[in-house]
Amino acid sequence: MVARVFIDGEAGTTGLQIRERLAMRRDLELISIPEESRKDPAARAEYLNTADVAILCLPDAAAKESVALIENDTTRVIDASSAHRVAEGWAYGFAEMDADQGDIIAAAMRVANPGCWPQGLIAAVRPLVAADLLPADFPLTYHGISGYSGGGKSMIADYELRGASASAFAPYGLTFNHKHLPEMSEYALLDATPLFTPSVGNYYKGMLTILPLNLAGLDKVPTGEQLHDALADHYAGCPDGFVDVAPLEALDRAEILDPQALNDTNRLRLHVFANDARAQAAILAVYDNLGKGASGAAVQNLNLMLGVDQATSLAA
Ligand SMILES: NC(=O)C1=CN([C@@H]2O[C@H](COP(=O)(O)OP(=O)(O)OC[C@H]3O[C@@H](n4cnc5c(N)ncnc54)[C@H](OP(=O)(O)O)[C@@H]3O)[C@@H](O)[C@H]2O)C=CC1
Ligand SMILES: CC(=O)N[C@@H](CCC(=O)OP(=O)(O)O)C(=O)O
Repeated sequence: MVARVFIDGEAGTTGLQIRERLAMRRDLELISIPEESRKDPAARAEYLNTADVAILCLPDAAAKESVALIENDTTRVIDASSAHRVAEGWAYGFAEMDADQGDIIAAAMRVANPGCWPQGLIAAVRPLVAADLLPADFPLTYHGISGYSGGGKSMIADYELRGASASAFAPYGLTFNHKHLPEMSEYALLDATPLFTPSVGNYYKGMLTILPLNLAGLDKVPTGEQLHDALADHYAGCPDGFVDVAPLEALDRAEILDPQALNDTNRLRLHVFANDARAQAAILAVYDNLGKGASGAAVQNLNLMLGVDQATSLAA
């Protein structure tokens, strides 16, 4: 059966990328709404109710509206927005988070695609909390840089207008109320809210996140090797290899860690650095905010839901 896929918001940054990733697929029929009706709820309702899978690439309010417009019990949904990531009845679309998460996504009618920033944190922290190497109330700080496409069409237009005069490094979220915090705590298995300081760089896409770990106060201080091996073991069990862990290395200057290194892929790579004598470590993640951070993950989830081998998809 050829599955009918509707991308609601296909003219946006994430929607366009998903379209490109699916363009060569012969196992899918992409149904596309005419440009003049793409914001008309009645027209969207028709497409949403005709689709086997609807992928929502919209602001949160419009994504909620799309879900409300679905009147049948057959259209399955992947929502790229943050509207449903901690909502009841939605599967969280980070397949590598647990051994059975891929099966949960495969069986779900409603899948919330994970946020770009949360993935770097959840990928690093969840397996460590699950393995009792970090306590759930650990006071985490989390930092990182993202390309400006993370802010969608309006931020892209703003950076492209300012060109080289835009700040190379612009911290934001400094009221510590970023919309991703509930999702981070919930799926990283944390009782405490991380202190999160994101930033935007003057380049299009690609992320590098940093999770510094000051381990000295813990009853049982894990070594760098223990942290590394717990993560490596966890991700070795993931079937498609989209998340991997670099070898434990001693690097004084991690200039090889380019935020853009995994652009145009659906991959996320973790790097563990540690100084055991100081009981200090840091876990870094590199990935494409529009790849594993959004469109790549959406295609991965679509493949899981349709039972399609990931290797046949361009997203791999
Ligand atoms: N960019 C990224 O790196 C990531 C984005 N996301 C999430 O994906 C979603 C889309 O983000 P992104 O692609 O960056 O955003 P964009 O602003 O680039 O695109 C959003 C699209 O939605 C359209 N739109 C807005 N309101 C409506 C409506 N009522 N009905 C139909 N279409 C509408 C916009 O129209 P118009 O073209 O007229 O503006 C635009 O084309 C967001 O929820 C975001 O949080 C998730 C992870 C990463
Ligand atoms: C650089 C930048 O502005 N990034 C956005 C996150 C990207 C995004 O909207 O993704 P989610 O769907 O995961 O929210 C932000 O921090 O709000």
